[in-house]
Amino acid sequence: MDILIRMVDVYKFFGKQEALSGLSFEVDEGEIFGFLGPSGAGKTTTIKLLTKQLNADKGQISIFGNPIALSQNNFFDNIGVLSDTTGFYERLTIQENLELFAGIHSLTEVTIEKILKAVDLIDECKKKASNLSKGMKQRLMLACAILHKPKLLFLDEPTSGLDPITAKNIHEYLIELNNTGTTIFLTTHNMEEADKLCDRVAILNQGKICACDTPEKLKLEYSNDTVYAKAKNGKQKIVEKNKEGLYDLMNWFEKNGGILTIHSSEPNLEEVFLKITGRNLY
Ligand SMILES: Nc1ncnc2c1ncn2[C@@H]1O[C@H](COP(=O)(O)OP(=O)(O)OP(=O)(O)O)[C@@H](O)[C@H]1O
Repeated sequence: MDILIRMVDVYKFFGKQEALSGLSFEVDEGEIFGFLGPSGAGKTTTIKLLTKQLNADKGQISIFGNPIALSQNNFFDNIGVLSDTTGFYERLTIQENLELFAGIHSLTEVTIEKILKAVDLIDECKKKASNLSKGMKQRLMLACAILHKPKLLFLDEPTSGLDPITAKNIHEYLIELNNTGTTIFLTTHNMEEADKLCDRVAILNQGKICACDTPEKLKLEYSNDTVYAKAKNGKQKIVEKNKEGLYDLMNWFEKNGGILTIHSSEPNLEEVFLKITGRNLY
């Protein structure tokens, strides 16, 4: 498997402010890679460096196996970007916007129709972009970013502010896109989204990666593993999920009339995030 993104000891300064402080990570071809971090951690700055909107002050960045500075003219044919600065033409309709983007990438109308269905904008396609709701605009930006089936897709908060059904539709489409070969780099504040979509996640804090692994492994490593028990006499007890805790629990049940209910806490990424960064996500 090829490495599509490699960052080694990357620094980015805005004046005296150090936005990235020795950032290093890799993303393999075929992955959905989640980039998580509190506000101001450096997520958008990282996407900007990886999409040539900014240059690093120090360190190495490679995309598709080559230093980003040496990337060819077709660089933008192979990537798609969704960010809060991604543009479309407000005066054009949805259909016209997509035709314009398709023209740039020499795509056919069939592709446009497929994308419109995928982002659930087919019925609105004659509406002017300026008259769309926030959720529709977000879906139009996504459509523009994925229209040319990029090898590598950057999504900065793809479902932020969207209703759960729209978010779910977008998740399903992203999984389909990933299954057909698109590697996805995504930032999100939504831990459920990260857990559901990502093969691996990196947790960024103050411009540095603090942890990087599969959601499963991170949850196992950092979550509190506790067991909640209720005895037949109504008493309740919480113990650590380890040999001593479970032994203690068995004795406790014997003294309290036996087991009524027993369940273990579900580890989640939010807990992992708090433990690693000591900060809230927002
Ligand atoms: N153009 C800029 N000029 C000055 N400072 C900047 C600029 N862009 C980003 N920064 C600073 O760099 C740091 C990282 O910003 P960045 O936008 O990458 O964070 P983020 O993790 O994407 O945050 P959020 O989740 O709020 O979008 C912040 O302290 C921010 O104020």
